Amino acid sequence: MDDTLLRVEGLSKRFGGVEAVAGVSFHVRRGEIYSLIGPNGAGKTTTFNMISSVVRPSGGTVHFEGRDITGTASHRLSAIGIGRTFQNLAVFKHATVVENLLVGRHCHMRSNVFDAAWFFGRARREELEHRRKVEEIIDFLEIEDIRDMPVGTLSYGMQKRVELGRALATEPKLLLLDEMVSGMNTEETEDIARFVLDIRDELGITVLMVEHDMGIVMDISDRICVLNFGRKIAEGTPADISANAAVVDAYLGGQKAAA
Ligand SMILES: Nc1ncnc2c1ncn2[C@@H]1O[C@H](COP(=O)(O)OP(=O)(O)OP(=O)(O)O)[C@@H](O)[C@H]1O
Repeated sequence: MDDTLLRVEGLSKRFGGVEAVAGVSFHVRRGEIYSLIGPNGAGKTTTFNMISSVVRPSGGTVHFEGRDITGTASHRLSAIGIGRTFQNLAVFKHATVVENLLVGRHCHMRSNVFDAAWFFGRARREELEHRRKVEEIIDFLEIEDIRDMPVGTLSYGMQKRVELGRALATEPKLLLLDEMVSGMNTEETEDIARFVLDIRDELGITVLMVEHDMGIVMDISDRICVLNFGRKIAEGTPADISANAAVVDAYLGGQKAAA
């Protein structure tokens, strides 16, 4: 059986004269933690945004579970099993943790106030089910003690954890994590690394992440894809990638340019 969950084929994006992504192909297998890395401006975020339909590709395709999902409206993605977090926090700061997680359940809600179901109790049963799911996530992410706090009053690391919870509340098959640990301290980063491993191992969710933090990438990825100037320059296990001369060159080249 084909164990490919996500297949990206020849994905390209031009912004005016800038070739941000130029014919990138890779696939993510079910149950993998797959990372996309590369120096600043390599095209990671643009690739991620094309997969999650935030940016329309200039060329190429994205297949999920064998179906062509290129250009699918981004609000439809959670319904087909793709959840994501954003580089800049995307939480409702005045709402509580529980309320933020319930928002993640929205794609699974069938009843609304105009439904006859309101009069026959289906909506009530549904709501109980959504709350049960949210409680599972609160338990899983160990955020019981902050459940009723407005998210804006929490530390940055905790707000990111709530955002992760909201993505999990959509019950994704594939979770896209965009620079989850940037701006986090060492302890918060280690917590996230542990959660990502548990998300894969206990919840069975496949993970694709864009990440700058080499520590977490090398520690938890099964495979890594390296982009430079919009092109894939290497792919392999953490051991392969750290021994790859082209990758070392790409990173050192970036550091020389910044110096
Ligand atoms: N909306 C846009 N308009 C014009 N150029 C853009 C746009 N978005 C990205 N680019 C350019 O495309 C290239 C790739 O950018 P992208 O943000 O995908 O890289 P990245 O690898 O995610 O970088 P970083 O690590 O700094 O986040 C860069 O040269 C960037 O300036």
